[in-house]
This record gives sequence, C-alpha cells and structure tokens, in this order.
Amino acid sequence: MGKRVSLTQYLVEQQRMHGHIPGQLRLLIEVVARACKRIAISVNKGALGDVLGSAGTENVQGEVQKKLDVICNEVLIEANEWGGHLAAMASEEMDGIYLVPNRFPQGEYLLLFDPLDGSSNIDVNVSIGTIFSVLKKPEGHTGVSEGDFLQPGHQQAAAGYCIYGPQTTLVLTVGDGVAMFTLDREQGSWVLTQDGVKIPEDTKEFAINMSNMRHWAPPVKRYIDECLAGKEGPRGKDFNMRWVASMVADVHRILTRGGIFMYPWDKREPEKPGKLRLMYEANPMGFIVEQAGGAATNGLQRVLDLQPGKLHERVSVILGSKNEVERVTSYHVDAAG
Ligand SMILES: O=P(O)(O)OC[C@H]1O[C@](O)(COP(=O)(O)O)[C@@H](O)[C@@H]1O
Ligand SMILES: [Mg+2]
Ligand SMILES: [Mg+2]
Repeated sequence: MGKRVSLTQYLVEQQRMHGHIPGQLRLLIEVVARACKRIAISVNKGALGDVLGSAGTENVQGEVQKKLDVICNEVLIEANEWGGHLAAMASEEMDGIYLVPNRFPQGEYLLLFDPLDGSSNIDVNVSIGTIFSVLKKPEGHTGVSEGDFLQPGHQQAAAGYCIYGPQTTLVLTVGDGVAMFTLDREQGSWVLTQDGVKIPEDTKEFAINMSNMRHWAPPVKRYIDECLAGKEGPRGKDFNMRWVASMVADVHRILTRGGIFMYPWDKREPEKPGKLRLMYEANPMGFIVEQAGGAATNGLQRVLDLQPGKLHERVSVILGSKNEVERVTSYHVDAAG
C-alpha cells in the first residue's frame, strides 16, 4: 500500500498548494470531521449506548425526533461553537438559526447540517449519515440573521457527508472535485481512500420510493415506466432498482457506481415542493454530485441555482448520472410546455 494521506494533509494541500481554501475553512472542516467521529462512536454503540428509539419530541417540521437526531445535533453544535470559525449554525432539527455565543471566538462562516440523515433506519441497523454545507457570511453588516443563510447552493464554500455504514466514510468537496476518507478506527484518523470521484454519465440503476407511484407527476411516471419496460421498451436495456431510504446511502452508492436518485414532488402533500430539504440535503448533495461530474435538478432548474425563500425549504430532487438526470429533466420541461 502507498503512503497514507490524512484528511489534515489533504486539506493543508488544498490550502497551500492549490490555494482553494482559506485556513479558517480548513479548520472548520476538521472540527466537523471530529464531530462525525464522535457521532460514529454513538451510532456504533446502538442499544448498548441507549441511543436507539424515539426522543419523544418533534422538530419544527412536525417529525418525531429520534434520540440520535437530538444527540447528533448537540454533538455538532458543541464541537463547532468552540471551533472559532463560525458566526452561526442552522440545522434540520432546530427551529431557527443558532448564533455562536459571544463567549466563544467568532468566525466568518455559516454551517448548516442534517445531523442524522435516514432516521427511519437507525433502529434497524441500516446505514445512516450526517450531511453538512458551509456558506460564507455575507459581508457588510454586523450580526447574523436568517436571511444571511438564504444563499443559492452554488455559493457553498464546502459540502460533505459522513456515512455510518459497514465503513465510516467522509465525503467532501471544497469545489475542487470530490474526495473520500475512510475512518481508521484503530488510529482514530481519516485516511484518503479515493480522490477525483467520478459518477458515470450513464446508468442502469434508479432509486425512488416506488410505493408513491400512484402519487407521482406524469414526467416521473413516464421515466420510471420506460425503465421498467426494460430491453423491450424504449430504453432498450434492463434497469435495476435500489432504495435504502437514507439519502446518504443512496447518494454514496451513486458516487461509487452511478445511478439516479429521485425524491420528486408528489400528490400526497401537493402544497410542498418535495420531501427533502433544500439547505441541509439537496444543496450539499447537489454540490458533491456536480463536483463528481453528475447533475442535480428539481425537474426544471439546477438545484444549486434555486434561491431559498426560507431556512427549512423543501425541494423536489433528481440527481446522479448526468445523462439520466437530463432525460428526466427534459420530460418535466416537455410537460410544462
Ligand atoms: O421514507 P421515505 O419516504 O422513502 O423517505 C426517505 C428519505 O427520507 C430521508 O430519510 C429524510 O431524511 P431525515 O432522516 O434526515 O429526515 C432521506 O434520507 C431519504 O431519502
Ligand atoms: Mg435527511
Ligand atoms: Mg435528519
């Protein structure tokens, strides 16, 4: 095996050699990675650590919080308020933004996260994760408001996720491609295990929750019907299907071997644009997927160009292998006339 490159070495190189990231951002990412290591330990303990089951509370979106949703949120807040690189944080599990208290050093970045993605999979021992996104606080005024967070995804300074699966893997982009780091548990360090990750442009694998089929919009139904028709259908090839129901795990598979992931708008809650959250899920994943050569849209527009109207905004998501995402998007454009 060749020389092992740690997360710190990778980031220092991004900072010094390529000039991609300022020192503050490098340190911020290291703090997030350390928090993910702590979360990995809690996740691994499972029933032994009393971390399974419901917390008996609801988040701002009316979803029942699991114990791990709450624990992970606290770990991320606690680690990052000490870091000194942030002005404020926002999380899927908190109603409003969290200002870094004055007693801690203040920084110029904003951190957003989905502390625990795939909540329904915690108790059944299936892969779950943490997703994060970093924005720069807009200049020109003191203090921080919710409005400062409402920046389109193409302005992200960094984004990543950590997947707690058979391996614990941190996937990161600072706008210079995508790198993967595997946690070496004995050493307690993140080791670079793949750099320049590329998603194949074509695929024969789709990920969607098929139980919602009767609620889909016609362009989604058209695309999936064509996939299901297989070799004899208009696509002329057989498709496979996967749905883990943890976005991190589904996206991780797509980064590894290609595929398309869809959580589209559907008729169950027609007033909502989708189930997934723009700021904590779609934007960071959209940034990563694009940096790996894939694409991410809401059916009509590039996800990273959407102007958020509010912190907990929902969005329809289609992402993954470029040619498939373009195809589904063109079906939506056709339908919109
Ligand atoms: O259970 P469904 O409707 O298939 O939804 C699965 C989706 O919900 C999510 O679990 C939502 O994330 P949270 O667990 O953070 O709420 C995604 O990770 C996943 O893609
Ligand atoms: Mg989530
Ligand atoms: Mg979550």
